Amino acid sequence: MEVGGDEKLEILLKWAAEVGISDSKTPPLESLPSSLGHSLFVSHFPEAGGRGLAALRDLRRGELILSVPKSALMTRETLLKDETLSIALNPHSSLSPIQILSTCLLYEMNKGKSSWWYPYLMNLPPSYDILATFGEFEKQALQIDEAIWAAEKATLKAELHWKEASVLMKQLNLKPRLSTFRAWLWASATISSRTLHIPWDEAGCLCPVGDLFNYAAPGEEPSRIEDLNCKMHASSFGVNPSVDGDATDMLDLEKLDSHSERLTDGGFEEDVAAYCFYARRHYKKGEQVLLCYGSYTNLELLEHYGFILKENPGEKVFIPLESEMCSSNSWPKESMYIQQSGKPSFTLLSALRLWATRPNRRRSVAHLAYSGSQLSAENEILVMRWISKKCTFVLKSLPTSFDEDRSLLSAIEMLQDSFTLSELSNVLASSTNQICAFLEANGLESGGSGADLLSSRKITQAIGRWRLAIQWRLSYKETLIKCVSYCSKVVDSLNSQNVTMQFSS
Ligand SMILES: C[S@@+](CC[C@H](N)C(=O)[O-])C[C@H]1O[C@@H](n2cnc3c(N)ncnc32)[C@H](O)[C@@H]1O
Repeated sequence: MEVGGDEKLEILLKWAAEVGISDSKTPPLESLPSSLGHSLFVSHFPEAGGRGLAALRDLRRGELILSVPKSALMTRETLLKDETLSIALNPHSSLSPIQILSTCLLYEMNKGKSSWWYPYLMNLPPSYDILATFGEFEKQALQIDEAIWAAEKATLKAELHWKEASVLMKQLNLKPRLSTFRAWLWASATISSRTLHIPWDEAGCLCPVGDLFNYAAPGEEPSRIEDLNCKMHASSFGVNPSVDGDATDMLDLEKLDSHSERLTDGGFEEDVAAYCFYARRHYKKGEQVLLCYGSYTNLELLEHYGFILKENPGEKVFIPLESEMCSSNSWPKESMYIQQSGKPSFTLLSALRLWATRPNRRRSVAHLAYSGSQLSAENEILVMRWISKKCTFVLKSLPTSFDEDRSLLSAIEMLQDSFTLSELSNVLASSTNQICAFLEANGLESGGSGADLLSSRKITQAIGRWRLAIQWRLSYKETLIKCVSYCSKVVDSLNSQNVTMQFSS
């Protein structure tokens, strides 16, 4: 008989206690069914990551809230204690550490109930929404070339890795359903979205219970130093460190060197041989306890974790730049972007200010541009107008507008929330072309059976991914719209200062 979700979780928590996973240095005080006893309990946060960990009591910043002994971590080293696996792997030295860990994970799944990690494995999500899992329709729904390309690359890479590992998987005699590309995508998504950094293996480790923490972007804590620390350690999920080239951050990182305070929210500690998690801020009883996995743009979050944040301090929107804009300065191209607030990054402004200066004058004003100063009102207006024009051009070149996307998103949300056939029929009756295109792409005409539509897990997943693609492009477009408005405010303000100066002189 199939074990229910709550029951599975109870089995996991019981097993966790047995193998020494603990949220306390003292014996458990309470015994809620989904409680770990002292600091945390498993709960559901529909708006912030789904299943996650909540504070069982008020937690103080810096407090140890969870420790997972090395012996409970799933690493290549622990998995390769299986002799059959270890021998089979010998002739496959060309496989990467992540390919090996993915194969080991599938091999462990293949053991079913006889796996030592079975209570953990049975609680892993059955599917993921990372970019590599997007079908053609969802990829195209991203609309922006950079994102479509990232999705295509992610799928191609996963496919290549799967093909390369398939000889080994065959040798291991995996069940047919665990040797498929779908199973490979599942394993690589598990690793991409749930592994923690460990110093001795670049593939990272899977950390039972510790991988139930959902994500908070850096910058949500009281201390700026914490943000940077979070970025530097990319401590947690995500052996995918995001390199940020912004000048302000570079300066801050230098300042950080003088701070000795240990501020990470998670890391492997050699002296206690355990992965330890600390509260990164104060939490009230019942609040979700979050972990910073590093700083990511929404596209990177989608690629590695399968979600995006409405408010993401790490968001970067790139617009096409002319080659001279990049060659007239020494900033890395990745640092020239628009922030989610609509403000151009420090380096984008600096680069464009130099570019908008006559070539023979650039040398003499370079020091001002590099320090982030405006060069002149005319120069600033030129820069703002150029950025605004570019953003408007990008927005107009996309197949749908921001408003259209917003309505479509509402329709999709209704589609997802349609529990009865008549509700669903209403949504389908008012379908936009895009909903029809979605139904067609998934082999379902709008006249088909609504019940079938919603009961199919495949379609539910496709709707979820399509919604993510639309949320991503909406967020992208919103940033460009905010940027146009930011630029026009700066231009208006400079023009009015100019007028005032003319009157007063
Ligand atoms: C390490 S797991 C966290 C636990 C996970 N929610 C679970 O049920 O197992 C990371 C995954 O949680 C989800 N997640 C984490 N933080 C999130 C957030 N702030 N918003 C939406 N989804 C989030 C994403 O699906 C991500 O890939």
